[in-house]
Amino acid sequence: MARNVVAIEGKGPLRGDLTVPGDKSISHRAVMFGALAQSQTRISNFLPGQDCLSTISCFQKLGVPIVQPSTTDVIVEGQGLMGLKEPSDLLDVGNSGTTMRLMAGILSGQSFFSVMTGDSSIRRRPMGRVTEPLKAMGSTILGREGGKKAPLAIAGTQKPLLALTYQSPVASAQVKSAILLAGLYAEGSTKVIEPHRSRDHSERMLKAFGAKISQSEEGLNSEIEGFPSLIGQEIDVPGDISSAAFLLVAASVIPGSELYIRNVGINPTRDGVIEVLRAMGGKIKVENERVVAGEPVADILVQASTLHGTTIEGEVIPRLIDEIPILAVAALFAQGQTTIKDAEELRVKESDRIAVLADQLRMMGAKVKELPDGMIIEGSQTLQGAEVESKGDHRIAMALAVAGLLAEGVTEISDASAVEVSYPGFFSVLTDLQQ
Ligand SMILES: O=C(O)C1=C[C@@H](OP(=O)(O)O)[C@@H](O)[C@H](O)C1
Ligand SMILES: C=C(OP(=O)(O)O)C(=O)O
Repeated sequence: MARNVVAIEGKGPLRGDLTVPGDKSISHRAVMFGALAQSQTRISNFLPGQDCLSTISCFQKLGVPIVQPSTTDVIVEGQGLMGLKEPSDLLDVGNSGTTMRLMAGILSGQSFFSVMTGDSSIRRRPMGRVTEPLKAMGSTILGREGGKKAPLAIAGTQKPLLALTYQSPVASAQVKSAILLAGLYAEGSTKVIEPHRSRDHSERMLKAFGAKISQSEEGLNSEIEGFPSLIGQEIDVPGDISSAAFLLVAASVIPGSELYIRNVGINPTRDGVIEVLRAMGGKIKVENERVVAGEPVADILVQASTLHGTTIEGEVIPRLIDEIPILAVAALFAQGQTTIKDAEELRVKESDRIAVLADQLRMMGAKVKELPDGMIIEGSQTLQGAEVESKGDHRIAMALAVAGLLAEGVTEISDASAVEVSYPGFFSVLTDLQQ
């Protein structure tokens, strides 16, 4: 990724009526499940971020015709569950953990050999959490550190996989989805049990495609039957609440701001950021709730308000895991202290988000104490513009940009193009909203 630098300076309130790009998790899944279906899938409001483009390119290498009539419209010609072809080269997932982990499940059920790799961040991230249960289902996977790190080589098998009941030690939709997708290629039913509820987009979408899949009422158990016929769908992807979160926080903390963000996904397994901002005193109205392609969607009005510190811990963590960097920034401008706990997963994302955030925010003068599983943040802080680094992590780049809007002077963020992973054009959006 280019070492480009973006300069941020606060110029007053954010005002506007806008939409955010399509949901990243849903965009990935629409391409993957579309590829495995027996007919065509048409996707609108697809996220043209680098991660989802990596998913498209991997499935093209697996012989799936995929075209993009526009950046946000995608047509996938499904090849059926057994219709993927052996790729003649490496499958490069770029920076995308979701692509690598979900594809590990799909590739485990194929009859051919494949190798996945990605950028330096993805090659540091833990893959044993998917390769171990997939091996228990009969997959042969080799990788660095005994199969725990990418590149991952998957041998393929002529036999159905073995159905598995797996008690996952982490609440992770990527782990859950990898196993459920391998379960498509197993005889009988495959079940995943989680310690806390993780996002359920795979379950909702696989059901719409015709898979036999069920979830227990509290959302902790998901179960799928092997070898269904999947039927192509039309999927209108909702706006990404994880992208909206940066604007929800910026508008909450910059005095005089008011934003109306339309068409945002508010799936209850993803809406922790709204819950926490409201608990901190945020003024957030959720309007026009509706269901689009099996996902709850709404329009959101956010107005500036005085926030106060809070504790973020326990079951809400997986429901706002990607929003913690920006919630940490909200905490800097809230009255009193904020504690974030139970979030050790942040250490194995695109960067070690706890260490990187604490270091970079301190460069701006913030008082942040690192904990093994979170951080303690002092509120009511005056930040100074500084030279900070995203470390190639899109969510860190965007969180630092919002902090920069409230700092005195100019904040220069290096490796700023990382935002293209999940929110193409993010910096122009911020500039436009300040006019
Ligand atoms: O399934 C998904 O689409 C995702 C699940 C989460 O990761 P984990 O499953 O590792 O918690 C999240 O952090 C990631 O951005 C997307
Ligand atoms: C963790 C993230 O994504 P992934 O795991 O797909 O790389 C993220 O988008 O914040």
